[in-house]
Amino acid sequence: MFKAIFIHRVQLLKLLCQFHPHCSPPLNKTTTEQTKGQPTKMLETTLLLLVLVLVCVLWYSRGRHSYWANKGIPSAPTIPVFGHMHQLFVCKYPWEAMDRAYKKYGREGLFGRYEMFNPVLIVTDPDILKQIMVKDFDNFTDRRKFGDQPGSIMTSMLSNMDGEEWKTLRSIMTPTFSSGKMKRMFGLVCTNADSLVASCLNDAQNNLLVDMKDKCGRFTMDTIASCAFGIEPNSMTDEKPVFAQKADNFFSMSPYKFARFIMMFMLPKLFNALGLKVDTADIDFFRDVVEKTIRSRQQNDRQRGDFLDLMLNARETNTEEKTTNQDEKLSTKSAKHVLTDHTVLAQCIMFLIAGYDTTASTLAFASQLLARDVKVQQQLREEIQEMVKEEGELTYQGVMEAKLLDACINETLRMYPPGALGERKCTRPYKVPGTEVTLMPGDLVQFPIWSFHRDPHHWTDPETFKPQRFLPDNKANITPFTFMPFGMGPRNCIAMRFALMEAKVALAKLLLCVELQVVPGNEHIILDGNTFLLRPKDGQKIRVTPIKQE
Ligand code: HEM
Repeated sequence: MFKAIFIHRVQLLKLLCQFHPHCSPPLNKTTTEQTKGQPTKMLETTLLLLVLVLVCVLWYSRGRHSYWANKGIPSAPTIPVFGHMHQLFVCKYPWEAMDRAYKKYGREGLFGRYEMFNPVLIVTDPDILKQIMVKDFDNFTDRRKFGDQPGSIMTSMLSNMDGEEWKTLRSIMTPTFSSGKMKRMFGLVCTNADSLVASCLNDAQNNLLVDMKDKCGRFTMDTIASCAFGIEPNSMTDEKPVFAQKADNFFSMSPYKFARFIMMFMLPKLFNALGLKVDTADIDFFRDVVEKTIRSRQQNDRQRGDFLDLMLNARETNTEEKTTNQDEKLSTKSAKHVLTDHTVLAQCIMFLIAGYDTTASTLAFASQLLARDVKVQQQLREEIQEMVKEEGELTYQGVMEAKLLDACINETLRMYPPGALGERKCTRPYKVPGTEVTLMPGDLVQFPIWSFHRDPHHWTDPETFKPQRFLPDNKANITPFTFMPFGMGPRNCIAMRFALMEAKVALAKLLLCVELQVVPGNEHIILDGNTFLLRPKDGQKIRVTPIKQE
């Protein structure tokens, strides 16, 4: 093969020389005759070149795709270059190929996959997962960047940050959802949930089916906007709720957007080389909104104690630290992690977007599951009615302590976890416990949330909605690290408590006022296959009927 490469290189050199002004011989009769045979020669050389490139790529691909076999880790057969990535285009859902591999190799504890040439380790042993996500977290603080364009909003979001920078920002943002702050937000969440119920009742009066994904999307947008920024988008009453629509656009994927997304995620260098931008027009919309809100907050000088205040105050502290330190003897940590206007902006936009889809889908799935299970729906209603009877109204404590309500939301998240797959990036050499595998910095580790949640080895009858598995008496039967809709460890979902409170309040308020019913022909939950997030395809239509108040 090397001989072939060498011969080919000589021919290529000759070909190039013919086009180079200093190498080309003067054009005379003899050379004109000589060039007559050149097109065939050129074609031959081009073909040779192509064959050569192909051979090299196949050779390289074969080497890369033996990475796991060389370490004794099983892996499904690959196809050259693509590894397992072609499956994304042939499977109905992006997580389906992973799930098939999980069913085949899941019991091994670890298996390998290839994203083109990139090896990825899939962890299916809950004990190893615990080790990676919690005990040895310092070796896995990062995840892959979702778009890597310095200066862009997407790249500056907390979810995309690495190492120390992530740690500092996360600790600044964490108090947003402290118990005290959550209690203060409870009233706002209730007000927005009342609007959700009123809107559903209005549809019921007009004999309309209710698209729960659309309704709950409006609710979650209004809730996060009012709780975190004091903005009131009024999505529930607006015919064209622009905030919710922009956020929905961000998550809805045409085949083109899906392909673009995959390139941004898996081939960021190519994505950047093609001049594509990670920040879409929807991001620009939110940028304008947040910039205006920050300006107005600064002009009015009024504190609400919300997420925006938290970010602005943290920035002030950092700026002061920076300017008062004349001799530049700032600790590298604080100097490196100064919150800029741009970073603040990026976190605000992230909250508006992240706060929208996941909770809205959860509520839409829960409504459909409860509409199908009339018995559980009635039991849940009775639990909430009892609570209201005792306390006089829906209270923060009551909602957070309601056992069946908690179980129903958890079971919904088990069956339909909005994030189907989790990921960490290795940051220091790491020997996987109990194996001979050593991961190197940059290696990716994934945990298949969807597959864990549907594994009959961990859950009896996993395809059936059985909230009782999450009731206190049964919780001990759940194997740790097999249920993780919000991820796990120090880098789990920062807003988990808020999202749960929001979903519980909305569901409780709905069940107090309406009965959820399945629409004939719409019994099944159809998932959108064009996105990595689990969301109902074309909304989730149900019928609601007002409950006669005693
Ligand atoms: C039912 C609702 C939600 C679900 C199921 C969910 C799920 C997740 C998951 C699986 C992760 C990755 C965790 C990991 O890698 O271990 C995550 C991260 C994150 N979520 Fe959520 N989420 C929800 C709601 C929200 C809301 C309402 C917000 C914001 C208001 C939010 C903001 C974030 C952020 C900022 C991160 C990145 C955290 C970091 O990298 O430090 N999420 N979420």
